[in-house]
Amino acid sequence: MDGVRLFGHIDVHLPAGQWTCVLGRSGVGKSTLLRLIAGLTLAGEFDGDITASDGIALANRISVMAQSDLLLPWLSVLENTVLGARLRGQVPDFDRAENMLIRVGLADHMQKKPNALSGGMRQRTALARTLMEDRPVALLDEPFSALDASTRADMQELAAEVLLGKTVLLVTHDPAEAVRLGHQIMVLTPDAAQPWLTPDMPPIRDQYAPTTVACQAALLAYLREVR
Ligand SMILES: Nc1ncnc2c1ncn2[C@@H]1O[C@H](COP(=O)(O)OP(=O)(O)OP(=O)(O)O)[C@@H](O)[C@H]1O
Repeated sequence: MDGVRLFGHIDVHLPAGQWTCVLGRSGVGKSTLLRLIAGLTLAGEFDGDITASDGIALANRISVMAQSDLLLPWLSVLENTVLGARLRGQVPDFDRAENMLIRVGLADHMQKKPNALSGGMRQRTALARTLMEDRPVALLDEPFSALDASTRADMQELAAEVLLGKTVLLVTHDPAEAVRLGHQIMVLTPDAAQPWLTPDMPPIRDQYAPTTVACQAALLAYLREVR
């Protein structure tokens, strides 16, 4: 990237139908990794392969929620939520979109334009738009970062429910979120994508269970250590 090597040889496997949570210090390349998998344009060069275990191309099988919400300012919340279908020339499913907006707590804001929303409301609109896409692979870049703690917990549960059985890559800065949601956790460093052992119980994990708390604490300590 700009003549600087971002990371060396890394090997990342996303198990089908499971959530993989990726953490790592700011600027290490988490969003870049997500963009690579999504097939989005990069500022730099990439030398490697991105393949699916079924051998079928990933294009058109991925939904992406970027760090910036990418809401179109001239469309309402509802219209933004059905944007994917519109762009594909399909008839939007407004009933499902309205139901999704109710689920993300925006029942009273569907006709508003994005500039009339708070940051957290914009992020929930983008989440609703992503969850509308019924794709086998979902790539989520800090999708809950602007939310208060209780809304965040609700949205994590909604995403886990709607994306059940999908292959999910979640980029997050929050060890508690990773331990709550991840079947697999990876810590990205310039040299490796380091697997981090998750508690035995499956996600969504009880945040207050002693094994979950211990895993979060150890992960946070490790994140503070690695460079
Ligand atoms: N468009 C760009 N042009 C040049 N360099 C870029 C560009 N986008 C990202 N970079 C650089 O690539 C590196 C990795 O960026 P990336 O956004 O992938 O990191 P990140 O781990 O997701 O960070 P954060 O946790 O802060 O979101 C950074 O050093 C950044 O400066």
